[in-house]
Amino acid sequence: MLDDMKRKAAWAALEFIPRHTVVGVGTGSTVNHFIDALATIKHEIKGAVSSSEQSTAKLKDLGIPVLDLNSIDRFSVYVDGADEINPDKHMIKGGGAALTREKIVAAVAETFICIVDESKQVPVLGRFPLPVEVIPMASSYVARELNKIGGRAVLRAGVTTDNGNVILDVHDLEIRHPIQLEAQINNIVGVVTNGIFAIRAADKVLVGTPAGTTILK
Ligand SMILES: O=C(CO)[C@H](O)[C@H](O)COP(=O)(O)O
Repeated sequence: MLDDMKRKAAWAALEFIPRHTVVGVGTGSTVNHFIDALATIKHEIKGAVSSSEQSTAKLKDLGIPVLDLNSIDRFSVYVDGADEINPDKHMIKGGGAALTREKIVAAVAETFICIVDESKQVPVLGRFPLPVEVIPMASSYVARELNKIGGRAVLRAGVTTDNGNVILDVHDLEIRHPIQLEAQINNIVGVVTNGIFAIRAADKVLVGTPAGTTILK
């Protein structure tokens, strides 16, 4: 059921992909459906920029050229999932540990289209533990600093990001001011990125439901 809702949101995104341009591609099970959809128009796009090794492998398997982000000044649309999204289109991302590259690719895009199943919608962010990518030698220090702001940071066991770093998942946060908290956590020395996407929120949100796909107002 959940997977079916993810698929609906992902395929609905095709309608918003301009032809003859580069497409930004996120990471995760919802995005995997989007990559399947994108493959059906692969001859009508210039290629993709990818946010993870995982998505790069799938894009290449399906014959979609993957371009170097450094070769592109700007592109139109970035499509990605989320772990949580609030009514202001602020998100928590990073459940798949790809948050840093996701934030980088999103920054170069004119439009961020978020594709989610309806279970990801929340009134207040924070039920999903907030992922924070950290330089390995700083993980204990950063965990202590995150605990000071009211969270409970737990090292994600056995995970190394595509950038060679570790992930701290911060439990028990009630994120009432996402923009401020995103900036505050990014200011801790040793943090590479945190999974709050609020300074740059989604522009359009496609929500897969049992009945079809709706667009968040
Ligand atoms: O941020 C992400 C990966 O880092 C994903 O977008 C997020 O975890 C949602 O994943 P899924 O589509 O599998 O539910």
